[in-house]
Amino acid sequence: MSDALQLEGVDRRFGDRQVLTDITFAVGAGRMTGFVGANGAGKTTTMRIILGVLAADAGTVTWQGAPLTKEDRRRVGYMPEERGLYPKQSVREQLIYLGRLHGLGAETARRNAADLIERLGLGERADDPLQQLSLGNQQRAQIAAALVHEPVLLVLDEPFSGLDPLAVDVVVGVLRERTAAGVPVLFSSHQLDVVERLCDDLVIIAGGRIRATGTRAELRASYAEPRYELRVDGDAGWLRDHAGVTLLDLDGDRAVFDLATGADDQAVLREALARGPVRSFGPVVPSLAEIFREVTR
Ligand SMILES: Nc1ncnc2c1ncn2[C@@H]1O[C@H](COP(=O)(O)OP(=O)(O)OP(=O)(O)O)[C@@H](O)[C@H]1O
Repeated sequence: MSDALQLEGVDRRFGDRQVLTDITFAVGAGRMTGFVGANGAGKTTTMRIILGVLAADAGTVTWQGAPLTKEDRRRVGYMPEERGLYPKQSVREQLIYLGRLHGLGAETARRNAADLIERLGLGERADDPLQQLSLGNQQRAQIAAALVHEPVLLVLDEPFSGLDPLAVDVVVGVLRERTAAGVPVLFSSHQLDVVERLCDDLVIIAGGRIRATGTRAELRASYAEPRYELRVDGDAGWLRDHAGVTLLDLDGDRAVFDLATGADDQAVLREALARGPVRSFGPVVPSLAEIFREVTR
């Protein structure tokens, strides 16, 4: 993976409060990277430092191996936590204006604005003042604003908050077009189910420190114990007495359990079959929510 954006040893304090400590992670070209953490973990502060809105006390932010310059930052698509569009102006006018501000020609700005309006399903409302749009549509407009100038890097603070599942899919479709073209996307979220579905890579932050980074599969492999799920006809309570089994969850005919190292999962299956029909048996993949709980504990 070629790392397009790299943070190395970034620290930041507010007064005597250390808010970020040794923040180090990378966002690869064409990777959708979810930046996950609880409220106050330090996501917004980190993103502001990437954008240069806020200075780091220590550490570096590099883009393609060189310190991120003011000129590079003009080519970043940023969706700030404090959404930045004018309530009284129409979506289309603002998108064209922002495109022009970032150096696009008039025709390109108009075309990009029209494309995004269409792709994000804002067609019918594009010429209404932003404040007359529903909150979900305002959010789509904010996303369009981050994309209109053909950014080479996207940094999005909670882009999916307030969107219904259908709108999430629409926005993801648009972002996926950008990652397919090699654009790295860093987005923050505390909606773990959304992150789990969408991102290629994950960066987990808690208390201003990075707790884990990697692909979804890597995190699953390194942070969660292997466990099994068994579904049978009848009661699975007998598992309690099976050698090497630690029962984690039993709900009548469904059980989730850990197996001691060296214990034979097929022996469990054989015993289950000897007792009656087995409906399903296999390792269960831990959810991101479980991993998140584990690494931020
Ligand atoms: N300008 C500031 N002055 C003082 N403290 C601040 C400032 N900005 C952020 N903080 C503190 O830094 C910590 C990290 O905040 P930050 O907004 O980066 O977290 P976050 O992960 O984005 O949280 P959320 O999901 O709630 O937006 C918090 O404790 C916050 O109160």
